[in-house]
Amino acid sequence: MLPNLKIDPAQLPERVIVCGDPKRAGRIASLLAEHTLIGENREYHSYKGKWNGIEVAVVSHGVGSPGAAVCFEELAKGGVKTIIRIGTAGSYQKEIEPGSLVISTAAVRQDGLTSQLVPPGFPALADRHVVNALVKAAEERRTGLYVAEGITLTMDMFYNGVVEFPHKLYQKAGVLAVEMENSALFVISALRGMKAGSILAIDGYADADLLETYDPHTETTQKAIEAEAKIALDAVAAVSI
Ligand SMILES: O=P(O)(O)O[C@H]1O[C@H](CO)[C@@H](O)[C@H]1O
Ligand SMILES: O=c1cc[nH]c(=O)[nH]1
Repeated sequence: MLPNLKIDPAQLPERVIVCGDPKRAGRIASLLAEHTLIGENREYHSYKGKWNGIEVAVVSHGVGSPGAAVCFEELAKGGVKTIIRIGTAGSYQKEIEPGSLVISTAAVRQDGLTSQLVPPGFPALADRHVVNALVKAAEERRTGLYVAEGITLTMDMFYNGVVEFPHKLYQKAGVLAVEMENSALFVISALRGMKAGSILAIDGYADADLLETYDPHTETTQKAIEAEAKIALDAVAAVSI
């Protein structure tokens, strides 16, 4: 039994979708044929079922890299080979408006967790086969949503403190969007031999004061989340493992 996920590894498919919110995991699982709950502990709610005839699990990882890392490590220990995170993110670029989708090719490691796992220069990269599968699935679904592909940033802080975060520098450097778990996913997947990728629904602007502006419950964001879930399911089922 995986101790934090409380999943019997024999029940765990090799292909997994992960997302932060346990309720969102339940909603995505309800899209699968023959879906069943395979584990429920803390923020980790896990389901399995079939998408296009292929066995897939959907597992929630909670908010932030440390808790999500526990999830990713246990999925690797349970024999998972391919893992795609679907999430929400704040945009850094004007043309990437709320309701857009971002496919992450790599993550800036502005989290605290990965520096306790690997040296500073170690990259946090998505697997190119998973990125290609996500791009292809997004094209084929013709959602009409704006889809961007590139570098995202992972950080631990959600609401501002008194330290000024260098948002402007990262914007200038062309980073597309900000979220809180991709770097942990990409580094742990590299260490444990999993192929990982991530697609994000934009819910606002990351350099704004989130205490004033943050609202992930708009119809625009919910539509993007629904689209990214189907794109990620197509991709995770299609990629060769
Ligand atoms: O939509 P999810 O997967 O939860 O991701 C984003 O939303 C959470 C913050 O509200 C953080 O976990 C961030 O990474
Ligand atoms: O981490 C996150 C998630 C959504 N929106 C943001 O601005 N940041």
